[in-house]
Amino acid sequence: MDRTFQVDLRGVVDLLSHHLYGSPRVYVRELLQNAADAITARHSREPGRVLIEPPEVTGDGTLRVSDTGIGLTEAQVHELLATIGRSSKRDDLGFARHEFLGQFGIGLLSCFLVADEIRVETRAAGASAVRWTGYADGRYSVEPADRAETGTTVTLLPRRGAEPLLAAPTVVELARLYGSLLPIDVTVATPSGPVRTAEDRLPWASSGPERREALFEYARSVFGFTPFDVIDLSVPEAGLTGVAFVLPQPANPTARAGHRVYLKRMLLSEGAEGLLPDWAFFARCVVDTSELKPTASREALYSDSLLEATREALGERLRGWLVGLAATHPGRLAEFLAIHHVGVKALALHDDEMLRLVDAWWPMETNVGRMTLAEFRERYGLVRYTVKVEEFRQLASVAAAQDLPLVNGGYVYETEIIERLPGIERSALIERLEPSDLTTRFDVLDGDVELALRPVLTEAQRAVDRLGCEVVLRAYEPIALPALYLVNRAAAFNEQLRSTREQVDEVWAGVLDALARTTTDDRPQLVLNYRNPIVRRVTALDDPALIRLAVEALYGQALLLGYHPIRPVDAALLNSSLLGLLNQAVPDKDR
Ligand SMILES: Nc1ncnc2c1ncn2[C@@H]1O[C@H](COP(=O)(O)OP(=O)(O)OP(=O)(O)O)[C@@H](O)[C@H]1O
Repeated sequence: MDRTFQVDLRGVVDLLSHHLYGSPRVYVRELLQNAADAITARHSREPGRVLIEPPEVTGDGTLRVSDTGIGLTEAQVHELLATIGRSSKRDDLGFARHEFLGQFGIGLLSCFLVADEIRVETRAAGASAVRWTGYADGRYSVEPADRAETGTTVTLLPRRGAEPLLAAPTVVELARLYGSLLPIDVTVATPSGPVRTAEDRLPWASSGPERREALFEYARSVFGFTPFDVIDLSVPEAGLTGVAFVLPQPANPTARAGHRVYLKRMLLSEGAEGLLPDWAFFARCVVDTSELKPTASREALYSDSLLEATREALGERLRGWLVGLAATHPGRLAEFLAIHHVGVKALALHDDEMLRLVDAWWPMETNVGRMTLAEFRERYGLVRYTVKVEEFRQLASVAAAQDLPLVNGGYVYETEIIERLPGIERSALIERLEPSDLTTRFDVLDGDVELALRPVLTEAQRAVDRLGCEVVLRAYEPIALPALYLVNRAAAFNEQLRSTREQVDEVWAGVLDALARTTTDDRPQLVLNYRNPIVRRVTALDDPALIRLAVEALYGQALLLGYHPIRPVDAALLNSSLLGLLNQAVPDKDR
């Protein structure tokens, strides 16, 4: 035997309020939407009107929404209002009809979020007026009504506690929020007079010299910022028009910025996601679309292939804007990059066009002044770079003194960008700087001099031996620099292995030892500068204790100057060498 489902309306209302709709405030949207659809369905030459009268105006505690729409016959009332999920806005195959906002057949139920009782008084042209009264517990009744004009009036009897949601100020706010772009006349009657809440024109539909400033003003009112620029958007397949506002301040690329989306001119969401590709974090959009679909809660865009195609088209548009800026307003592009470079660089990791843009327009830090990578290549050919900011700080001036132009690749994504360059520009030569390569540029001392200094060097080596470092004597610029501490990559790796080895258990230590056996035994170098007067004086010393003290101090100073990490053993040495030198420098009067 076939039976029909029984629906417990209270359960359904609970489901809607707690799980579908984000807030009971949506009731205003659903009422406006039904009124707008009814006006559309009437196809009247007269402009449609919606009048909202809150309890302050009706005087009997109810809220009334009247429209000059198509109205309903008694048969339709039974069919449409009393069946959950039934809608007049779908075609025979169940597809949403193009011209209407509604489609699910549940909108009116949202009124039960704020009301115990809903009355619909309606009259279709040529039919008699009826009154449908629905209660939150699932009962309803239908009776003849007294109404002359075609159209519908929905009356809500507030649920206890929901009164503030129906009060005039809230209703004005909500009618503005959801319906400000509706192409119909929406008026809220308030004790201080009627308030028109619909603008009747899309803010971006205007033209003329004031358009840009007007859109900036609009951005201030909806997003609270004065945009860097405004970009017109249009995706005909999605029936979408609108604008993207470029943020005037850096945005966190991982924080999803929501967009303001109108669906057939009714607000869908103030924070819609998925409209732009993730990389386009620097823009926030306001759009109106007729073809993209809402989720049932009508608070987000439904994710389908049309949304995906729209996202791609909008991404293309923003990319085009950026590339166009580079071609026509390079100064503006520079300003844009100064704000959003981190995001653009992130984008350049996967996108060749963005990579070209960064290459040509983003000034990088180098030891010959700030310049773009393209400029650097043009001047010096090879892009030699460091991967860490500290490494750059350490070596920039020494490298400059050896006529080695050097790019700081230490800032976020910059090394990856440099390393991707040869992928788009075959002729681009890049080379990561190996600190120890610098020593090959330093002058080696004469054999005789070197031989004569051998005892001093042996003493010096003894001073820093336990620190795992090798002393080398070379002559180099700048003269003012007495010593340089250079760690090449293999040495840095060994050092890391060693410190990890000390902190792990035996099993892991064994693994690390095995790994250590496969690496070269490169050690960091302390390169003393024979051109430096102090180093000259140190090498002329006879007293082994004093030589050691001086070399220890030079070691400490080179560490500090090079932004190297200071281990406890280094700190102890810095301390003892400083005190030792003080002891030598300050005469002891008692002796
Ligand atoms: N003001 C109105 N004038 C004329 N008909 C209306 C009005 N309000 C509701 N209806 C009728 O009642 C039906 C059900 O309305 P309801 O708001 O529940 O769903 P819907 O608008 O069809 O879809 P959605 O759930 O997407 O809002 C509508 O399809 C429409 O035919």
